[in-house]
Amino acid sequence: MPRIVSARVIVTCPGRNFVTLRIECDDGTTGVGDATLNGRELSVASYLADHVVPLLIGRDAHRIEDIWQYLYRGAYWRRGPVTMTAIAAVDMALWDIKGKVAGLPVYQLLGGASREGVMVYGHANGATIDDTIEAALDYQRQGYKAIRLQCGVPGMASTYGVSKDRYFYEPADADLPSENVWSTSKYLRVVPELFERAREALGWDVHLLHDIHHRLTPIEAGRLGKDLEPYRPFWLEDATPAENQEAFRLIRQHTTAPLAVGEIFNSIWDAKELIENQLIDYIRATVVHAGGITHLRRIAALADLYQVRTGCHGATDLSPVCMAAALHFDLSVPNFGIQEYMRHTAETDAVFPHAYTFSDGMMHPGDAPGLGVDIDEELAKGYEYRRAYLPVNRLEDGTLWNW
Ligand SMILES: O=C(O)C(=O)C[C@H](O)[C@H](O)CO
Ligand SMILES: [Mg+2]
Repeated sequence: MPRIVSARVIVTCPGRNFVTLRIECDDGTTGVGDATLNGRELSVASYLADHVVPLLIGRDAHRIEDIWQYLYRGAYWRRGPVTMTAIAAVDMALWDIKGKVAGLPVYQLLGGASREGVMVYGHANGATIDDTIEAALDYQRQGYKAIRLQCGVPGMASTYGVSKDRYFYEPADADLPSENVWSTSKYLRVVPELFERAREALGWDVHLLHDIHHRLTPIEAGRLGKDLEPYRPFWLEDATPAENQEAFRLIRQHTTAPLAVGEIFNSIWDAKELIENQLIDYIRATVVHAGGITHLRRIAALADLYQVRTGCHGATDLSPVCMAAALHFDLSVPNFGIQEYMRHTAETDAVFPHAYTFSDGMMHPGDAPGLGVDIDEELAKGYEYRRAYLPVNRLEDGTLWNW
């Protein structure tokens, strides 16, 4: 059995910050885990280096569940994004090791492939509806079967999801948080037009998604859902903040638009009521922020009982290590729905060589033993950490709002 002899945290910034854990065993096997928490990266790096690494040394790397429980229950202070991201990094690295020792890709250890490939959605965004449609047509030409649409709101300088670059969306863009302005009434006017125009241009054979990014009240979300129903959205994401899970009942009462939520969830408890009451259709919790493959499987198993499907978060702040882990999970989990895929830059891809592939709108984790991803530590050293915050959002009168 492989014993853990060392573990180290690698912080690097190949275009954006990433925190990675590498665990090494006495038989020479190593495993990697993503520990990136956008805008709060160093807190997880410290949690791991100062509080978790000493607990790992000497342990049997095969005992993934026991180590998970040890770190979760043993901390006493349960849950929370920092703790759960740190545990996720350990969990991913241990699955990577188990796969390498077995000589199998991780999805085989999770029960094998439940499908031929993983349907992903790409991000079409633009300052105007025309620009967004043009970007969406481009994704369609590349074979994407599902496309998220976000466009600028007339009269507002910046809008969530609309980047300067068509392909690389990077919200954590400043040394101190940028300030965005938000108007719900202006936004609610533009989105139905975007979807109407998108259906005219793209047809009906492509799934269309939209991210509200926690900005509406439940009744406003209900209204938007109704307005979008004729265009058959695949989902509306993060319609309203989900701390109050009951809020989703109000949205449900008013629209049949499918609802997705959970990219900021870090445990099954964040999603329990939403799932058990069938208030959502897709759960967006992902490997890195929700306690790793071990805990995400538990969330998915609960969701499966209630016909809620998975739709893992996959923005660029989730490193290729998380992307690989997500794809192994997606390929194997029975109630898979869709996977978000925001391409990383060439710099990032070079630091994290990986086996996963994209073809015709579908991804596959590859068949390399373990997760099939690594970090080139020499290359990583060349990219020093740069503090980068996510923006904040204010209403037009200056009131702080949800970003
Ligand atoms: O990808 C999405 O759906 C997002 O909402 C992206 C988030 O804003 C981003 O990952 C925050 O770090
Ligand atoms: Mg989102």
